[in-house]
Amino acid sequence: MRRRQRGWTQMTGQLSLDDHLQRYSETAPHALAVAGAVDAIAAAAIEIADLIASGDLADASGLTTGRNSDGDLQRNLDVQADAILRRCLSRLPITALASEEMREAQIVDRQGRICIAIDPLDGSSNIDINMTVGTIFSILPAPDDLSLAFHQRGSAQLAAGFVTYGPQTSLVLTLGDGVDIFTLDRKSGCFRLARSAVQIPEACEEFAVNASNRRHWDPPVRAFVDECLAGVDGPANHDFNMRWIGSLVAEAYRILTRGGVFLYPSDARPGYGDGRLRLTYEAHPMAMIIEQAGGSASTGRERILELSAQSLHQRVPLIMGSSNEVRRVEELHCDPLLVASVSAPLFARRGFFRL
Ligand SMILES: O=P(O)(O)OC[C@H]1O[C@](O)(COP(=O)(O)O)[C@@H](O)[C@@H]1O
Ligand SMILES: [Mg+2]
Ligand SMILES: [Mg+2]
Repeated sequence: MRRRQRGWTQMTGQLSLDDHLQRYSETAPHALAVAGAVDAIAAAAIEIADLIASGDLADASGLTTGRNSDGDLQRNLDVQADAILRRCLSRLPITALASEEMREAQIVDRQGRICIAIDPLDGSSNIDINMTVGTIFSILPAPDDLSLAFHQRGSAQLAAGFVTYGPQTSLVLTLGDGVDIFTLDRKSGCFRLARSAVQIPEACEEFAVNASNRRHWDPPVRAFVDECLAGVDGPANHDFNMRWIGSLVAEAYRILTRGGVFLYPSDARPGYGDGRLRLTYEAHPMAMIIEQAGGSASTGRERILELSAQSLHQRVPLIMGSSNEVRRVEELHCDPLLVASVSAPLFARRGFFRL
C-alpha cells in the first residue's frame, strides 16, 4: 500500500476538504468525478447534521409507513437523509446510485464514470437516544455492463467514507491512499482536516460485539469472545475492555482512533445466517477504510474486499479492526481443535495451548 510522507501530514492542520479534493482531482481520469461526489456527499452531510441537531429526535426517529428492501421499518430520518443525499448527488454525472432505502439501483447517467452506494443513515435505532449516527458511502468505477455496477469486488472501490453525526460531525475518507478525517467547522461551514494518514494499531485491547446474541453464535466466534473475556487468564494473555454502541459508524470511528476489533458475525437467529450488515454499502466501504488504515476486515473466512455481492442488499458477517485480532478470529474459523482448546477452561488458563 502506498503511504504518504509524514512531512506532508504534519503541514496540513487546517487543510480544507475542498483543497484536499482539488489536489486529488488532478491525479487520475476518474478522480474529478470522485472528488465531485465526495464534495456533494459532504454538502448533504452538513444538511443532515443540521436536521438532526435542530429537530425533535422523537419525531426524527418516528416510523414512516414504509419498510426498506431489507424489511427494516424506515424511520423519518432514514427517508429524509436518503432524499437529501439523492438531491445533492443528482447534480452530478453519476452512472448508477444504490441506497439502503431503495429496492433497486437507479441508472442515472450512462455517460458517467462512477457508481455510488450509500447507507444514508447508519445506526438509526440510536436517533431518539441522541447517540451518534452516520452516513456511509462507497464509490466504484462504472463498468461497461451496467447490470454489474454493484456486483464488483470491494477491491474495485475508488473511494469510500463515512460521516458521523455525533458531538462533532466528522467525515472519514479514503481515496485509495490512506485515511483522513475531516471535522465540520460550523462557523465556516466547511470540513477541515483533523487527522491524516490514520493508522490502526496491530494489537488492541478493546472489542465490540452485541453480546446478547452469544447463544446464537458459531463456536469460533464464541471462542474468540471467550478469549477476550478471559483476559490475562486466557490465551490472549492480556485484558480487554468492551464497547457496543449499536452504530457501525461510531464503532469504526473508535477503532480508527484508538484501535479495537468489531464483530457482527452470522448467527443462528432466523434471517441472521449472514449477519446483519450489508455488503455493498456497509461492509465494503468499511473494509476499504479499515485496510487503508492498516487494519483488516474479514467474514472470519474471507477477506471482505475479495467479495462481490450477488444481490444489492446482501448481508455479510463483518469482523474488522486491528489485524492481530481479525487474524485470530480467522484462525479460530479454520481450526476446530483450536476452538476446542479455548473452550477447555483448564487448559486455557494453564496456557497449555497458548500460541
Ligand atoms: O441492533 P443490533 O442487532 O445490535 O445491530 C446494530 C447494527 O445495525 C446497524 O444499525 C445497521 O445499520 P442501519 O441502521 O443502517 O440499518 C449498524 O449501525 C449497527 O452496527
Ligand atoms: Mg447501516
Ligand atoms: Mg441505514
